[in-house]
Amino acid sequence: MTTVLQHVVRRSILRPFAKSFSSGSPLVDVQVNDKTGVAIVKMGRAPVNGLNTELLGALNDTFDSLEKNKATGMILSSSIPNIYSAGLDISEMYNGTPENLTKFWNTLQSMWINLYSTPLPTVALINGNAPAGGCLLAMSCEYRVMVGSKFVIGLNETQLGLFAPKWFQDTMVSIIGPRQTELALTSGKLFSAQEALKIGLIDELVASEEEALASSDKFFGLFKRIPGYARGQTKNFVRAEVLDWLLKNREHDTKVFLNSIQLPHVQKGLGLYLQSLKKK
Ligand SMILES: CC/C=C\C/C=C\C/C=C\CC/C=C/CC(=O)SCCNC(=O)CCNC(=O)[C@H](O)C(C)(C)COP(=O)(O)OP(=O)(O)OC[C@H]1O[C@@H](n2cnc3c(N)ncnc32)[C@H](O)[C@@H]1OP(=O)(O)O
Repeated sequence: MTTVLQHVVRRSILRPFAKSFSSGSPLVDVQVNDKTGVAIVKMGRAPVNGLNTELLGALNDTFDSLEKNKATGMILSSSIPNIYSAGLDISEMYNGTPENLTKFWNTLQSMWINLYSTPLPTVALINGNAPAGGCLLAMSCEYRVMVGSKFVIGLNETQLGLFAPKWFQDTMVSIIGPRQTELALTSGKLFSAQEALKIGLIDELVASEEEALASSDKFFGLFKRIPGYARGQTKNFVRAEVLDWLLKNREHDTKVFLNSIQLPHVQKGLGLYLQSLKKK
């Protein structure tokens, strides 16, 4: 079922790229530069861009529409100060019915497949904390620019008594390699901006959003003279192994998620974690 918000997002980004515009959606704001065709997609689900089914669906629709409308590139960012995304919305995973959990997980899978495999050049403009699913979003883009040195990024799932699914892990391996991924994931490490830069989890650390946009322009500029098809196919080949695993194992992955997340001790842990976040 299409929600009103998703409809607004879809309708807005179907408008021609004559002008930059905002979708007016509180969840996903899209502005397309009419000169370059680059879209800035900003997540805006208060308070922390928790990735619930609705936001994941809105992102998925946005990625689809940008491709259909021949955007030339995408910058994925946030409109919430100091927050990129707090990752998966824990309330969706706590006490969810099997039907809702399945829908949530399948929407996450679809969004990731779309983002990871888009032929568009993609930049994550990380203007806030990016734990867990927030880190996944950033890692799925081709280039990562963090704004300001006070934020953290990483897959901290083990700290919550969870584990990062294989495709989350493989995405990180493809960026920082198996050794560093194992060290980071087994300890649930959240990297400071400096640490992330040193290890290659982010590509640039800049002081302002203006600088980050300039870095993004420079990145997109790399492809000015490269035929889109050649670029897209190359990206496909480089990403094929990580992507193919999920494409071939979606049902299995969903079962693993459902079985693990519904374990009584996992649910208890999630409940306590949610409480601890609310008590802060
Ligand atoms: C044996 C193994 C068993 C099981 C394995 C099970 C499954 C395996 C398969 C899948 C694994 C599932 C994968 C999960 C990936 C994830 O993404 S999990 C989410 C992890 N995220 C985090 O740990 C981040 C938690 N949040 C924070 O650290 C901070 O909130 C943050 C730094 C982002 C922002 O800080 P701040 O600005 O100070 O805000 P607050 O902390 O005050 O938060 C404001 C309100 O937002 C609520 N909130 C925060 N994060 C979340 C969240 N992820 N989901 C839902 N709600 C969140 C917080 O409670 C506050 O709510 P309030 O306003 O008080 O009501």
